[in-house]
Amino acid sequence: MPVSDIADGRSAAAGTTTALAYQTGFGNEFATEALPGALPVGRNSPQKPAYGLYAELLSGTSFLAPRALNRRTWFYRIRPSAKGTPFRPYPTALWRNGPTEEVPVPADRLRWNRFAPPKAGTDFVDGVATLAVNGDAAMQAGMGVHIYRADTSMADRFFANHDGEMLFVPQTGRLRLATEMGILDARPGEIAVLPRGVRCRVELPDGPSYGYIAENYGMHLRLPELGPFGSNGLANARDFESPVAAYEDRSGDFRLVVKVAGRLWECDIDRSPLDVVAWHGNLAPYRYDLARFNVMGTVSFDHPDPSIYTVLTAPSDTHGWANIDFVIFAPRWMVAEDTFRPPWFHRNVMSEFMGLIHGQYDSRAEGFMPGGASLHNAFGPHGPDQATFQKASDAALAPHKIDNTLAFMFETRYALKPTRFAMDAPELQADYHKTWDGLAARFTGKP
Ligand SMILES: O=C(O)Cc1cc(O)ccc1O
Ligand SMILES: [Fe+2]
Repeated sequence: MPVSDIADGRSAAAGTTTALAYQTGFGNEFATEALPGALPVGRNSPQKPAYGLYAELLSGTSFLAPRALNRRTWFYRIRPSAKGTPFRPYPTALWRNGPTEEVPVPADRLRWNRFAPPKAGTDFVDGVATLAVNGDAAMQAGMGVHIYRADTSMADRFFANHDGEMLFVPQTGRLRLATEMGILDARPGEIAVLPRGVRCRVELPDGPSYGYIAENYGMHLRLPELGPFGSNGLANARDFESPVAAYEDRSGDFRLVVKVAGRLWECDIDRSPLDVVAWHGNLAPYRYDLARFNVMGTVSFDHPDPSIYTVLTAPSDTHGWANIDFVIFAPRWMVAEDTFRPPWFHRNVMSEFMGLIHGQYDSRAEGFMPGGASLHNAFGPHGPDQATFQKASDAALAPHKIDNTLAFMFETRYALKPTRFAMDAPELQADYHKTWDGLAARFTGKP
């Protein structure tokens, strides 16, 4: 896609939207060129690449990672990324990184209202606020849980996160990620993933955007195994979309902000780093429409474990214990017989961060609002609130559709440490524990 189309794509507000083009498939070996013949044939690094482009390799895994896991992409770009100037510290504002323990990790279950809007003129970089962290980015384990609140597109600056892959979950407003690999959009109900280290500009074609981010310090997010489900189901590989090459040849006075070991750094850059004319490889940003998730569930009895709702998983070094599971609670039929249908009361060794995109989550009758959040750290007891418990205990068990709702969970094996921002926020609900207050003993002493 040449630069004129990019400009059209950006003028959505003016009503002249050019549909962005995508290539499909999760982790495919993509090949895309914005100018004919820009991609070398049969080799990666010819002596003189076409159009006078520079060849550059971006590794997403170690060189020796097994073939099935190996991720890398070859860029053919106008200027090599190596051309640059020294960095200076940039205020990290509300970004935090693992390991950080600003406040003692509370033993309490935590819940927040939707966070207040940013101050006017906030772009994505300045609009990120970390709610919780675990692990250690430098050790490539753990995650950051953030919200972002932005009302201004990035214009003359670019961003790259060297610490982690970023999973964007927009709740309000469209996000446009103009990246080195091309441009992709994510609306509420869709997600986007930006690989670690990829340079981008975050734009807001529909105005302010608010949402959640899982920053993954560990191994790449991937599709979960399907096990006995067989060869289809959950998130199907063909529904993931990656952008096509789209370059800008812009010289000027720009800034590049990078996140390195938890801190932001800024340097001057004399051109747009989005100058990749062609690329091939399997390391690429992607997006996915959560409405395409093929929800599985019981057709007999009992409430299954929520692992059946896993869209993407980032494993840790221990099989089965994810660094991050991204799980969604999407519209679905409930048909279980002789069953308490909502989630059970539970105490989970894994830590659960939840957010709500829209509607109402079936396990919480009150207080969990779109744009809000909850954190049930390891072993924090939780489950249906009193109103939900009562309703589900008395419900006639006809088939029932849970509809018009989309909640999600970042589930992680490592306890999440809330930040000072999260604990001092006026949005923190002081009386969350009271949602279970009315669950009195019902013991009768008789069967
Ligand atoms: O706590 C929650 O609401 C998330 C959740 C949902 C579910 O269906 C089973 C377990 C679980 O932790
Ligand atoms: Fe839970």
